This record gives sequence, structure tokens and C-alpha cells, in this order.
Amino acid sequence: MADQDTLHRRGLMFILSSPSGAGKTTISRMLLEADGEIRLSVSATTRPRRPGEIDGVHYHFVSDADFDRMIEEDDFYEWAHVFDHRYGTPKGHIRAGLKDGHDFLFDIDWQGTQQLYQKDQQDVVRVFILPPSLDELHRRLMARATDSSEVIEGRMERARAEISHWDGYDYVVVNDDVNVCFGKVRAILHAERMKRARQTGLIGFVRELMD
Ligand SMILES: Nc1ncnc2c1ncn2[C@@H]1O[C@H](COP(=O)(O)OP(=O)(O)OP(=O)(O)O)[C@@H](O)[C@H]1O
Ligand SMILES: Nc1nc2c(ncn2[C@@H]2O[C@H](COP(=O)(O)O)[C@@H](O)[C@H]2O)c(=O)[nH]1
Repeated sequence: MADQDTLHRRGLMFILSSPSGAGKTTISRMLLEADGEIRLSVSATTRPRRPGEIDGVHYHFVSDADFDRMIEEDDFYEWAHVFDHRYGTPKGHIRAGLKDGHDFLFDIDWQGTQQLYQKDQQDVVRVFILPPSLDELHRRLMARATDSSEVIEGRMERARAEISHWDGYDYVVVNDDVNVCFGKVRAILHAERMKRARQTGLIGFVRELMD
């Protein structure tokens, strides 16, 4: 008897985007902790490190010159200017990993999402996270206490523009209660893994069933 979980499938690129402070990093960390089959795509950024962030784990913190060099050497799957800095997804082993059935989690903005989708529609799953209100978004950015009030005001000013890209996503989830939101995001991941087109091992399995 076949166990469906052992059938071969293509991996997927699971993207979480949101206005800054809505909670995508929180949901990403919960997902990585709960699900052993998905790995984080670690972005490169020119922004300064926040307290508690580890180089190579949360981001690859690079200089402007290093970022320029990475662009020149075609090292990025996608990159974009976000706020006052540059962020990019290093190609790494993503394409080979997808073929081997590994899933990758991306915490990237709408510009990066569009670029990844244009390159690889079939493997991309796009999830947008909304805050319950703009007041709550502001409260969360303040409570996180990782950015100056100037930076927080800049992020609030950009929030409406970012939210306007909500319709470029496959799923939209409101992050009011974090556990409820996490449950919904996890359900999306599970369902997307079950898509017939991703379950490449099904063809052989069905053939055997019919014989
Ligand atoms: N549902 C929630 N209720 C209350 N606080 C939350 C909730 N989700 C996340 N937070 C808190 O809000 C703050 C912002 O969350 P987080 O850093 O995950 O946002 P983000 O969308 O990743 O922001 P950025 O784009 O700036 O990295 C954090 O302090 C986090 O603990
Ligand atoms: N297009 C990309 N956007 C990225 C990438 N890595 C992160 N981001 C987005 O930047 C903002 C700000 O992040 P923060 O950590 O400074 O708060 C946020 O929207 C991220 O999703 C990337 O590689 N490409």
C-alpha cells in the first residue's frame, strides 16, 4: 500500500508579503518552527542589522558595494528597493531544491513577488497578510521597538501603497489573532502541497493501481 507522503512532488515557493509590521516575520518563524519541510530563503540586504538578528540566519547583511557586485554577477532571483535599502533573493540552490521536492519560504515585498511569479508561475504561491487596522499596524511597529520613530512613520506612509497590491496575491489573510492567522497560512501550505500538478509521483502510482 502506498503512503501518499512518500510520493515524489515538486517543491513550492511560498511567499508571504504584507505592509511592514503586519506580522509576516512572526508567521514565517512560526511556520519554520512547526514545519520541518520548508526552509527560509535568506535574503541579502543593505539595511543595518536589528538587535537579535543574526547574519546568515535572518538576512545576509551586505554592503552597497557587495550588493552591486551580486547584481553584476547575476546572483539574484529578484531584487528591489524597499524603503531606503536594497533587498534581494540569492539564487542559491532554489531551482534544484524545488525539483528535489523542497519547499522555500520567502518574506519579500510585492515587487519581488511579481518578479518571482513572472519567472516561475507554476511553483509560486502568493499569500498577502493584512493588519486588522492601520492603528493596530502602527501600534505593532511601536511595540516592536526596533526602528526609530522616523523609520516607523516612513513605513506607515508606505503602508497604503503596499496594501494596494493585495490583488496580486493568491490568498489574503487578516492577522488579527496570530494563532488563527498562522492556522490559516498553514492550511494554505498543506493544500498547495496536495495540488495534482505538484504531485509528480502520482502518475506512476496511478499506473500501478490500474495494472
Ligand atoms: N496578531 C498579532 N497580534 C499582536 N501583535 C502581533 C501580531 N502579529 C505580529 N505581532 C507583533 O507585531 C510586530 C511586527 O510583526 P513582524 O515583525 O512579524 O512584522 P513584519 O510584517 O515582518 O514587519 P517587517 O516587514 O517590518 O519585517 C512584532 O512585535 C510582532 O511580535
Ligand atoms: N523584494 C524583496 N523584498 C524583501 C526581501 N527581503 C525582505 N524584503 C522585504 O523588505 C521589507 C522590509 O523588511 P525589513 O526586514 O527591513 O522590515 C519587507 O516588506 C520584506 O518583506 C527580498 O529579498 N526581496
